[in-house]
Amino acid sequence: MSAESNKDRVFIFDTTLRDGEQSPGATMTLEEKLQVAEALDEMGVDIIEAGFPIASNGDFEAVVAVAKQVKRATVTGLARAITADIDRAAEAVRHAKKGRIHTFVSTSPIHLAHQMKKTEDEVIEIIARTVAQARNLIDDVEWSAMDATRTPLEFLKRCVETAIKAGATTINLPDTVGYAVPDEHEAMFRTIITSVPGADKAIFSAHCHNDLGLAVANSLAAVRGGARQVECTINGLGERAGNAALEEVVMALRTRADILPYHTEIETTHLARASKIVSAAANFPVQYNKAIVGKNAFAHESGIHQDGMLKNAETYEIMTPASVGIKETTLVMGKHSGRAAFKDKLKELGYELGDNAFQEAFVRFKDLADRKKHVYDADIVALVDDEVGSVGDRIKLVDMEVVSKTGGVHKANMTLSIDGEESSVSYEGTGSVDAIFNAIKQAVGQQPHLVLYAVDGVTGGTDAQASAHVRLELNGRIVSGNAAEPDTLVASARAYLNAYNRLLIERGAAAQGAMAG
Ligand SMILES: CC(=O)SCCNC(=O)CCNC(=O)[C@H](O)C(C)(C)COP(=O)(O)OP(=O)(O)OC[C@H]1O[C@@H](n2cnc3c(N)ncnc32)[C@H](O)[C@@H]1OP(=O)(O)O
Ligand SMILES: CC(C)C(=O)C(=O)O
Ligand SMILES: [Mg+2]
Repeated sequence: MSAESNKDRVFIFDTTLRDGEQSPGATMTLEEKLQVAEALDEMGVDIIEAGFPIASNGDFEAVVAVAKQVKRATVTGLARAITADIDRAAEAVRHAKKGRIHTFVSTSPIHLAHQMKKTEDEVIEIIARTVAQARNLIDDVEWSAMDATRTPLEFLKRCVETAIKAGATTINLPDTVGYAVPDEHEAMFRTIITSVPGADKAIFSAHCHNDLGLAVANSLAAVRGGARQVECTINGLGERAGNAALEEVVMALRTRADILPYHTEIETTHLARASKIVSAAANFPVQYNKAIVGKNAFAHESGIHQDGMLKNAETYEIMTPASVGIKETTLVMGKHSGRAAFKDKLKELGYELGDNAFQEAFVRFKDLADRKKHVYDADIVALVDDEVGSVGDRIKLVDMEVVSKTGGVHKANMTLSIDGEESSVSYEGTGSVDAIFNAIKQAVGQQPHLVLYAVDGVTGGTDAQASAHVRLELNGRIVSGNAAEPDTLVASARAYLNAYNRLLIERGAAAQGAMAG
């Protein structure tokens, strides 16, 4: 790597196992932490913050185990500005090939007055003492100014200068409460980096929280202001509204290299897998529309977008799904889909329809999508099979109404089109389906024997299409009919008519005579 490109290298510090685990409910077992650490290490994360060793024996053991397992990354443990914390962190990270102590203290007036109950001078003394202690234990020491973004700049400069003099190799300026906005954040980094004596000896780091939804934007602004380490978590997990999402920071730097000319060493094709591992380990679902790794990040439902995608994926995607480890773009079939996507879906499902059949199938698909939340491939298969199977039908369902009362009457009022002429009929039965079948028989004037009647759900859920199957026998001839519809009774009527139509085709001229009668 050239000196020039090294200057523009952004180190990725992942704190999923520490700040991420501070998400309420996101606690991970040792096994799960090791799995996450392995994924992070394989992905090329530069520093893994594995925990807060003084917090509990479990946390200490986890940092030790991660330190022993990790092959490439630096492993760090968090420590307050307290001697015992720093000793405990050192004890844990010394098991790593490359270990770091990360120590922090509050610097903002509100924290000093209410949490730490310390004066500025006392904090300066604490920084000098604790950073020196850490540096005596290990060469790689990160110091963080908790609540840096609400700290007056002049005091922050004093703190940073003190930490660097005491031996800190990385200076982190966290936006602990997610208060910063990008321009101001960039300016804060630029001012500190250009004005603090000795700043060139340290790497500056951003650690942004998402309370205003600005964590990623602020992290990128910090990089523009001179930061060369970004602290982030997979899926944006973290305290309260979370930390900057690693996958978003990395992909923003990669995708907008034109205006953000910096690079990371992250193997981006691992991002989707890491997201799944963390989501499962922390038992924390990823929102569907989450950038980069959400279920919908590469899914398109609207016809205009789908049409564009089929012509050239760059029309609606700024990165390829493969670049983040997602197999492929999905064109979701729904009420906003158009003919281009429907045709493509039919091709994928192995159908080639003529123009008329295609138009009719498309109209039925739109109608189904209007009524059904999810249109699955199985729905489309059922719909097209039904459409293809009913081409040329002489008897068609125009309208039906079924009245059904517990312990009372079951009546079907039906309008059918028979050879293009509409005919209405009402008939009762022992149940709704019986009433429907009786009404059809009455309208058509034939009395086939019902050999089989069955209904299945095409997919799961109460809004699933019903797939109805009917087998009829007349004068020794047996025919079958199928139909799929969201309404079970309509599906049953159409399956019966489908079989009836086949009976008529097979019976040829004889049937025509019977119908006329
Ligand atoms: C912004 C961040 O994410 S900071 C990291 C937050 N993460 C965590 O707190 C998770 C792990 N924490 C824990 O397990 C516990 O809080 C422990 C073990 C660290 C401390 O537990 P306790 O000794 O019971 O203290 P408790 O949590 O009640 O209060 C925190 C104490 O640390 C002090 N403190 C907080 N930050 C620092 C610091 N950077 N340096 C020195 N002292 C600090 C507080 O002032 C308070 O001290 P006090 O008890 O004298 O008032
Ligand atoms: C401990 C520090 C780095 C932190 O998590 C924060 O300030 O948000
Ligand atoms: Mg934090």
